Amino acid sequence: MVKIGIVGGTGYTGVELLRLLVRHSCVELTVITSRSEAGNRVADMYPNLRGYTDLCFTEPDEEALKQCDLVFFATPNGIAMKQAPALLAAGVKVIDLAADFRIQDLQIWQQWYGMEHACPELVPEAVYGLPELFREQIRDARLVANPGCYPTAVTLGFLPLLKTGVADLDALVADCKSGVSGAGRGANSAMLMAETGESFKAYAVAGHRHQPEISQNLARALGQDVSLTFVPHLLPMIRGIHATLYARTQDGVDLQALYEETYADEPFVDVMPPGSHPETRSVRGGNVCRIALHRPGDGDMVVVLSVIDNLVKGAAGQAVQNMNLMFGLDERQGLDLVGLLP
Ligand SMILES: NC(=O)C1=CN([C@@H]2O[C@H](COP(=O)(O)OP(=O)(O)OC[C@H]3O[C@@H](n4cnc5c(N)ncnc54)[C@H](OP(=O)(O)O)[C@@H]3O)[C@@H](O)[C@H]2O)C=CC1
Ligand SMILES: CC(=O)N[C@@H](CCC(=O)OP(=O)(O)O)C(=O)O
Repeated sequence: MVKIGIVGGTGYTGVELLRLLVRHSCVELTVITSRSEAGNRVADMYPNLRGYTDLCFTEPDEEALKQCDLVFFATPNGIAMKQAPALLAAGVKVIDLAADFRIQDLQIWQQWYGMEHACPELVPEAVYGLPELFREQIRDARLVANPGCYPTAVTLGFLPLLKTGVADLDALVADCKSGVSGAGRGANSAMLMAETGESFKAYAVAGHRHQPEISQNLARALGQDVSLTFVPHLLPMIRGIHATLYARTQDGVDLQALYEETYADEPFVDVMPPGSHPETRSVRGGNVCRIALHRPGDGDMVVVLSVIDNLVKGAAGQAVQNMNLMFGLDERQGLDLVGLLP
């Protein structure tokens, strides 16, 4: 059994990790931390977990976490980088759901995250946890940087198209919408129902920290830089990301066949029949990225629709997928989840 610690067990991604891991037959939940709920039973705070765990939240304690085989950090940016060095030195593997190890260029990371990196020496070793791109490296990794939610939907949506070399790399557009759980559970008046309900808006149009992450992914996959316009929007729903991706292409390539072939062996990417319109509710609660391709008016603009659940394929589910790879387990274990309709 793989002994698991979760730092940040009360947040949205933390409790999503718990939902997945309590039914995973190869893991033993060992430590679940929360500073605000220390001493309280996990199942008292989250009654959906009654009957699945008797654990209590504890204060984050390095010695207790060192008894684990793997620690997930489901914490704000800047926490994992302070604790990962000691855990790794003690032989504990680490998956960070935050962004501490996602960006390889430290200058870019520091510019977007507004802090000094606490362990820059570990950044080159960290493997970006998108199995569809880095599966073999993840298998051997001690430290995995779990991708951001928007970067997961956008990277998977663009990848096959760009790899063929038929798309214009200077004019990519990612028009993305997220549910409010993407902002986390912390109190934030902008996320109140009365602020978000019956309304819809773009945000961070001038620049969002996921832009350099997506650009890094695409550049690493293609071996050259791309020019990407990324605009996030906030939708009045709880879970889900819908990415509408635009690229200008040349004619002559069967893109549907290309996407189907690229993802044929991927357990968590579903390429829908031509002309489909994937809905976020079809992936709600599931660890899948559902993709559909369009070429409006048979013109040269390709529109790719890509949807995920931000808390599952966009966070906790992908983290469990990475854990399975790191411990030689079946990648699909604990992730046999069907989206919740309606
Ligand atoms: N929400 C989403 O859709 C996604 C989130 N992520 C990333 O995952 C991480 C977690 O996100 P989310 O679950 O939404 O966040 P939440 O704000 O919902 O939860 C944060 C958790 O971290 C704990 N925490 C906060 N500060 C500290 C600290 N200094 N030391 C230890 N624990 C701390 C909190 O508990 P307590 O304060 O009680 O200790 C809480 O359990 C973030 O980095 C986020 O950016 C990534 C992809 C998608
Ligand atoms: C709706 C909303 O606010 N979404 C968050 C991004 C989601 C997220 O969790 O960011 P990371 O993946 O980098 O951790 C935002 O735009 O800041």
